[in-house]
Amino acid sequence: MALSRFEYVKQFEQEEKLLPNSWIVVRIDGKGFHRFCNVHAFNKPNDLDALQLMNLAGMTVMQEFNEIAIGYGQSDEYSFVFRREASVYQRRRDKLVSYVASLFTSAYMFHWKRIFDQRALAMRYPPSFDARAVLYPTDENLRDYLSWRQADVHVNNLYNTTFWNLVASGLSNADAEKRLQGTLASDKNEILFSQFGINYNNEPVMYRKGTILLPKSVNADGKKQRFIVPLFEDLIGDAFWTKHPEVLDKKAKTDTVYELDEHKTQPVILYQLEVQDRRKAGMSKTEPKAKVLLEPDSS
Ligand SMILES: Nc1nc2c(ncn2[C@@H]2O[C@H](COP(=O)(O)OP(=O)(O)OP(=O)(O)O)[C@@H](O)[C@H]2O)c(=O)[nH]1
Ligand SMILES: [Mg+2]
Ligand SMILES: [Mg+2]
Repeated sequence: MALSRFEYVKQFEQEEKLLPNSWIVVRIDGKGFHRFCNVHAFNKPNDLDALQLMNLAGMTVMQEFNEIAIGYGQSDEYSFVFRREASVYQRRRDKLVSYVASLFTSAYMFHWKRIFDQRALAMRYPPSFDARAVLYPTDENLRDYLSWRQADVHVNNLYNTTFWNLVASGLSNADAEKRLQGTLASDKNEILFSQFGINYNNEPVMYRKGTILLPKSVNADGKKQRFIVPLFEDLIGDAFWTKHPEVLDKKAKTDTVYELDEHKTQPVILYQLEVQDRRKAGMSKTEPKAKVLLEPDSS
């Protein structure tokens, strides 16, 4: 049968291209994660393993696209910032957004077991993530976007930390909520300090600031290699942008070489897991670490 009779339907497909020369932020967010976290009994308000799993999934996305300048994750969301000049899929919106969401989701499933094995925590139902692409025309817009997300985690985490401490001290959820109604940040800091002896600034930095992912040079196995490195820093102030100029300007020089064991547990966790897996499988330590390297080494 002639194909041409049906081929006209192809014209119904609309292809939206993302505006050239603007930053593309693809943000994924867990669907109904309030419920998902409850069903899986994640620790409240922060579950270290669950957040690590988000970070691993984020790293997997970063490894797949070399045009991502920076990744930023907190709670059940991750933002991936594609460079202004990124030509990924000729900037086709549907293709990019759906691929990032599906890769993130499958990576979340893929890494689940290795993270939650020691807790014997089985996945009870499949998680899903939505995704959107937002364009930011100026560097300032982009910085403000990332600042907005980091301010968001600060506000939520301060509230949640105070709320769950009140509940742990015997208040009902409703009473804790009432107690916090209309309070300012300073009031919450004060409650934490005077009632629970907690200095909020000493709470784990990943909970307070979220996780930044950047491609960096790392000393590993006696040579410099490219890794996706998790950083826990303030990105609202100028210091971050001076310290990591390559985020906004691809050509900017950065000679900082990170050490593999600089941050014992967080970073490059995937690398360590890969090494463990290879040992278990009786493979040599020099097997290519393709999962972790931006440019898989050829050894
Ligand atoms: N216990 C626990 N819950 C978490 C953690 N991180 C995120 N969450 C939950 O995930 C929710 C994320 O918020 P939202 O994305 O606004 O809400 P959602 O339920 O995912 O709903 P939609 O995104 O609209 O589908 C939080 O409100 C928490 O309930 C965690 O580390 N521990
Ligand atoms: Mg969500
Ligand atoms: Mg969310």
